[in-house]
Amino acid sequence: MRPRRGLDPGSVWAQRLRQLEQQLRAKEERIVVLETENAALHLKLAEYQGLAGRSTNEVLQLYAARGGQQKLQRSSLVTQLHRAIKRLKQDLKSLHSFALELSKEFRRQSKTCLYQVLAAVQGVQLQNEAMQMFQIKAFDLEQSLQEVTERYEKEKQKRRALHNSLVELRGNIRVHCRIRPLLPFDDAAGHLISQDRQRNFSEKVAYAADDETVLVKCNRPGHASINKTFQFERVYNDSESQDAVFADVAPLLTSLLDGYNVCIMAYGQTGSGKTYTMLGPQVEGNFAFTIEDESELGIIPRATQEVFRLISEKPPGSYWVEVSVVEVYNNEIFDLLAKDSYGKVFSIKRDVVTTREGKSDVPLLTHETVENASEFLHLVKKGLQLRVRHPTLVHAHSSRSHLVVTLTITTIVFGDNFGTSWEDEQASQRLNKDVSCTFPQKTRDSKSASSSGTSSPVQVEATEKIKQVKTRLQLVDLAGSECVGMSGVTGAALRETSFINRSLSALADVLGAIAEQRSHVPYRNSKLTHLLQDSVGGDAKLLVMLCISPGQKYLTESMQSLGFGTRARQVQRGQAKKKNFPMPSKAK
Ligand SMILES: Nc1ncnc2c1ncn2[C@@H]1O[C@H](COP(=O)(O)OP(=O)(O)OP(=O)(O)O)[C@@H](O)[C@H]1O
Repeated sequence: MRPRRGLDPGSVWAQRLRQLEQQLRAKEERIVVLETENAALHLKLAEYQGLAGRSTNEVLQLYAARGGQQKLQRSSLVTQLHRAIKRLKQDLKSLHSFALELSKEFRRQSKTCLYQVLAAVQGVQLQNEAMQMFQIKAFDLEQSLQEVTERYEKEKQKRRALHNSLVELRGNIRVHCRIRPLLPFDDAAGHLISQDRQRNFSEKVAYAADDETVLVKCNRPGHASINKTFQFERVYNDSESQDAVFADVAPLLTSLLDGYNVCIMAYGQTGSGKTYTMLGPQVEGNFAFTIEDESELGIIPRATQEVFRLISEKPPGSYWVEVSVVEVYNNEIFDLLAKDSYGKVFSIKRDVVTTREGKSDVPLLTHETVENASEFLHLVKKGLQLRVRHPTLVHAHSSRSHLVVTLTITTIVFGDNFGTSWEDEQASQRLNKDVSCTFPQKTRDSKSASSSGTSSPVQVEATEKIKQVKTRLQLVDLAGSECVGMSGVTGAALRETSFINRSLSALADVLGAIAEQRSHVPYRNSKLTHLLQDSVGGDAKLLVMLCISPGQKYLTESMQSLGFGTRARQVQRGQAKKKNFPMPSKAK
């Protein structure tokens, strides 16, 4: 350091020295303080070190104490574990022995099962062998059954043919029986029937046991149930179609063209299916007769079609067909094809008379000539619109009259070998009187046989012997017999019912008299029997189509109808008489 100008250098240096001395003293004091602090810190350090030493010992002691405790705990755990293990071992042991037992049992049972399975397998094998043997036997049996069935069918056909021949020879009335299905209205009961009887009403009690046997379960309240059987030429079950019914009727139509009179008559209680069988189903009380629904057509439309088919196979012009439609209502005969002066069809009363030859005849009855089945159906439909029908509790469209549709077939026969029946004679006389050598052209509204003509003119030599032979197909839909209580009719309908029942019992009386070969047959007791006299008692082939309602409700009426059919079968009228025809085909 250099002294500044004007100042004494010695004092500067002295000052400087003092300053330094002061600084030195301060430093020394500071050192002393620091040394003191240092000593104090040392002391504290020593103190803390002592403390740390003690703490370490304590920690060590604590560690040592904890280790002991843990040891203790571990040893008690070990003991517990030991115990548990011991128990487990015991359990294991018992499980093991149980498992051993089980496996032993299992093996024992498996063995038993195995034996059983083996036995079953052997059994099955034996059964299979037996089954195979049975199958072979069954096959053999089936074959023999088929052979027997075929033989049976052949024998049955032979028997039927023989039976038919016998029926022909004895002039028996053939009886076919049709059991209709149960229908919804069978559930409804007449109002006079007690409630507890209504329950079983719809139960079916009449069955076709086979195609010749009717089985009726007669379980009347308070009586033991009895099964009764009735045999007929043919029995139709409730599923048999109109086709099946007609198939058995068709051969009679061949007979018709071969020269036999034929009558097919439906008999049964109200609602049993007579009109359905004879005409077909009614739609709201009208007959459809539509050819589109041919499967439902009844015997009358089918028979007409068949007659015209058979005629179409004959020489043209040699046959012509007339139709008459009458109803017997309240014991009066009504002509349903009569026309008023305007040509409108209306019902007119006619009478039935017995001719000198003992035949029945309805004078002035309208006979319309028809050329085909459609014309015939058109006329019948018109006539049916006039037929009396009323609803009853049993049947909504019940016919209250007997309907008789007659087809008269006139055949022109040339030759010497003529028969001498009354109809033939009359026809012949008419022909010889009216036309000596030419048959007149058919007129549309020709009435009665006297004004009928051939469908085409036939020229014949005046010298040649000509004869008309008439055969008649009568198709009868009888009114239904009925129990007044069940049909619930009153007033005029009750009167109708009593006429219906009386005429049907007159029919039964007539059959009874013929069956017993009584000298007097009471044909004239009713207009119905008088009208049908020639068919029922004469030489016609007569088929009664018995119609049966299958329900319990109609049991009494069904039994009555079956009784009627059985009695009818017993009637022997002598062989049906055939009109003289030049070239007969085989009669059925
Ligand atoms: N075989 C059948 N299959 C189906 N329905 C049938 C059969 N027979 C009858 N019916 C039905 O039963 C009802 C009564 O039949 P239908 O009119 O022919 O009785 P009915 O004996 O002529 O009675 P009624 O004497 O009172 O005139 C009709 O509705 C008819 O369609």
